[in-house]
Amino acid sequence: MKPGLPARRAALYLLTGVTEHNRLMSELIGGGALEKLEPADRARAQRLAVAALRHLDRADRMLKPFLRKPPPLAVQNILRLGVVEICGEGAASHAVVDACVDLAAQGKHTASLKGLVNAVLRKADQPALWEKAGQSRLPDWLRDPLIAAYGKDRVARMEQVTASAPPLDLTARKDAQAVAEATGGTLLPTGSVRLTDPGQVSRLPGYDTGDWWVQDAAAALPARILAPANGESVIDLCAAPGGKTLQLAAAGATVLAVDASETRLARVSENLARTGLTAELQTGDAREVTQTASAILLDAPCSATGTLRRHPDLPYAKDGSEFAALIDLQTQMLDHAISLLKPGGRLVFCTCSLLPDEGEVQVEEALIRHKDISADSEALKLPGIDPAWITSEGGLRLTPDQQAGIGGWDGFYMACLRKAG
Ligand SMILES: C[S@@+](CC[C@H](N)C(=O)[O-])C[C@H]1O[C@@H](n2cnc3c(N)ncnc32)[C@H](O)[C@@H]1O
Repeated sequence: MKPGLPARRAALYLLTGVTEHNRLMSELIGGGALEKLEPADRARAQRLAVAALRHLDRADRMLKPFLRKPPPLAVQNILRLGVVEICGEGAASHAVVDACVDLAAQGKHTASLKGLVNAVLRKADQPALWEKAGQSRLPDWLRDPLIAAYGKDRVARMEQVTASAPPLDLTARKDAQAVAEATGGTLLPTGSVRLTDPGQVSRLPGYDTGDWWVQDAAAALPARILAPANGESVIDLCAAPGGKTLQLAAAGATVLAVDASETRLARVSENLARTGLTAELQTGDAREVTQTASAILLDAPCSATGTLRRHPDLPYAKDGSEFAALIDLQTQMLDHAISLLKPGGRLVFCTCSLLPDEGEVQVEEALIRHKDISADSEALKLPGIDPAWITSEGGLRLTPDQQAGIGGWDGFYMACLRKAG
């Protein structure tokens, strides 16, 4: 087989799985999509599929003038992969065209259109047209509510950050400055260490000794806001894969980490073992926990629309139809978490979502339902946090366009709720 073909075929399989069968890349990979590939091809297949998804809309706009009518999706996906590799990745055009024609020739539904693939991609090596096509826009089902919440210009800035590869952020177990020095990273004002060209994560200094773990700088803030005291008991209600559990344990808290998924909780266990930290793990529904505490973290399951840079498949695998059930689950979890709070205690509620229904609205409505709860916006004023990001109900709204000059961060919402003493 020609070199490069197995990786491109696997990339096409991933792209088809997302765009045609509405599956997430993590599900496809977890289901063995890349199992038969050599490690280098596996990495290349993922890289190509991710690049195609980051630039999907841009690729479609670039291809449109070359197509008299929209081709079948199977052919469109081959063209998308080809054009993104040529224009977005700067790969040698003739090699990409040959590979894409081979891909088309091998497919039952695409073989008869390999001539079209050849003809279109031969015309595609035009950087000026790629520039003119402009940055990718999110699909309307997601773009519309975001524009309603943030306005068109800000959504365009978010899309710009979302279309680029994210930096790698690390959270230090103890000494962030020492981790920055050892890894060649930059210490951000919020306390995370940022690396722009990290290479293989497990080869970075301090991986084996568990000196740090990978965690987006925005995702590291909820545990910093909860700020448990040494020895304080904390419940982490939706804990897996455990980034926040590790932070709480590293701060010296006695942590009960709960998650509904046994498989995902096993990852918390692995992460605790690597970092030499401890927590009590409990598989179960957060809404059935009975233990009370004065410090609770609720990182509720959500649309994950704040993590699009890392998961560019999400806007194409989903259509928003599952979100109403998630929003309902978040409300139930928030009410239950409040019921577990001891008088005077604090709860940090957060979601990695850009949708106000999963953030601002949840807290606004919780404050109406629970008269003994108030939002503590002072607790949000940490180093690196712009007070302008604090919202009217007293939460913190983080969006990918903030910190854009240094690579942006995930979209997140968080609030610190206090129970009257
Ligand atoms: C956003 S993730 C948590 C990320 C985690 N806090 C971290 O920092 O690594 C949400 C988690 O909620 C869990 N979950 C979903 N429904 C749940 C439920 N009813 N009770 C407890 N956990 C649940 C999922 O398995 C998932 O691991």
